[in-house]
Amino acid sequence: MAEAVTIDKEYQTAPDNRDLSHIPGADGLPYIGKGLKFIFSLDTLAQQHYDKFGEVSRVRALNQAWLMVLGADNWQRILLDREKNFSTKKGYESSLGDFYPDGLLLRDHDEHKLQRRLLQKAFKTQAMKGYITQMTPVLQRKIAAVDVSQPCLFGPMVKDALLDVGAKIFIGMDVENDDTARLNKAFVDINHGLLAQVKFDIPGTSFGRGKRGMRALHSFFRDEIPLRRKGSAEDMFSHMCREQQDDGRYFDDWDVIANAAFLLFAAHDTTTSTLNSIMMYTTAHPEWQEKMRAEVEALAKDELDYDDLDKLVVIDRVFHEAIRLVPPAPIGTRRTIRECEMGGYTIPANTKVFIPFPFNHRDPRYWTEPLRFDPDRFSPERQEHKNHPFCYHPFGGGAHKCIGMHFAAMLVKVFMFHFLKHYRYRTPEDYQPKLQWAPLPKPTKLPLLLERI
Ligand code: HEM
Repeated sequence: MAEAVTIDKEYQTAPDNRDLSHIPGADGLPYIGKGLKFIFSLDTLAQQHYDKFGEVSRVRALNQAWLMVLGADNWQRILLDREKNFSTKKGYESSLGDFYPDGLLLRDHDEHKLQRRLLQKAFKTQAMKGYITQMTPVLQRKIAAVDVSQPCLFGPMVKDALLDVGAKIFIGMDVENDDTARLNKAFVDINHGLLAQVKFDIPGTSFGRGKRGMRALHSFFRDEIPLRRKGSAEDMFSHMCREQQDDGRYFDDWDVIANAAFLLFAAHDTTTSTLNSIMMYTTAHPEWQEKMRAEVEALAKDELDYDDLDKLVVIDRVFHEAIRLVPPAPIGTRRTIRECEMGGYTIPANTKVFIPFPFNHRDPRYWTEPLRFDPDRFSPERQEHKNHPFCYHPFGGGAHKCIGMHFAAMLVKVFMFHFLKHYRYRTPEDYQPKLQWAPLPKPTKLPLLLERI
């Protein structure tokens, strides 16, 4: 049996280690370091570090020293973390802590295990069957309403559609309702606030607007908790309100609030990014658009049932190939709890570690022609994603593995099913997609010319 590892919580208040001078690497420009490369060329930054320094190197961004770790073996060690050397909470606190305090990624070890239970019922098959029924009319309405007389900017369109899906499925709100619009705005303000470099909670700044949005969202959740506990609504938030601990007590209100807010965040931009990437690749490779449409037509149905999802094997392969090339959460972060070894180097305690997902997803040791869009690499005959347990990890792995991965696949399939039924799509002749990696990856603009079917 594995020996239990005792963890002294002092690591939670210790400052970051800023000295990685014994590890080879590149510091970049004063203050911003390699920050711009994180945003615009994360994939090449990782490759350059690998070519020059190997799998473990030092990098600076926004005055912070990071250990960049590449390679499926190293990732396996960090994500599974059998020795409890890494804190996820301290990895994400500086980026998410101001707006998503106590979200699930900001909890470690036993505390994390308990909090994850709060969410589990919301992702059981029974609940998922309810969500597909609820999301279908929302998506059908949004997709049918697209104006085809001019190029449709896909990014804003899909973001708006998924905000409405979120309001319905996550919070149980009616879509055409003033409160929904108010909550959607609060949520958008929070996510703008997350990106602010000047962090003063004062009116008129994006940080201040974000904080106001956060307070509004929290107070909405707080007021609703007693009502949801008495009711039997089937949205995710209501499931979480009714979840109980082993002794039959409900979880604390704050735990429900913190987890509900974080769930909205974790779900929204990632699925928006995924659909953007699918569109980017299937406009560049129209044969895959036709293969997906043929599959949709072969089902000969107007709406998808939960049991139909497994029949959409082509859309499934396109989904995985799009998020292999452009992982929607492209960077994972951790902080070391104690001194440990990585890639032959001694890594001091409290060192921030970052893992650029695109590197393993494009590593030629595991993938044939890794830069090529080739969904069939996920076919049962090829299964390239199984060449190493951690060469493909868009949803992470270990204790913090994405709890919403099946929901994400379902949402993408339902969206694509209805979009393909309604429209044939392409980009203007002169359109050249340009990928931006941060805050979450997406092609800039992505105008679609739509032809109604
Ligand atoms: C394609 C879409 C998505 C991708 C690529 C994605 C990716 C990820 C990744 C990589 C992590 C782990 C991060 C780490 O360990 O550092 C994660 C965690 C998480 N995701 Fe997702 N996600 C997606 C969609 C969703 C959706 C739709 C939901 C909710 C409905 C969701 C909820 C969560 C939550 C709550 C966590 C934290 C889990 C924990 O700490 O135990 N995600 N996701």
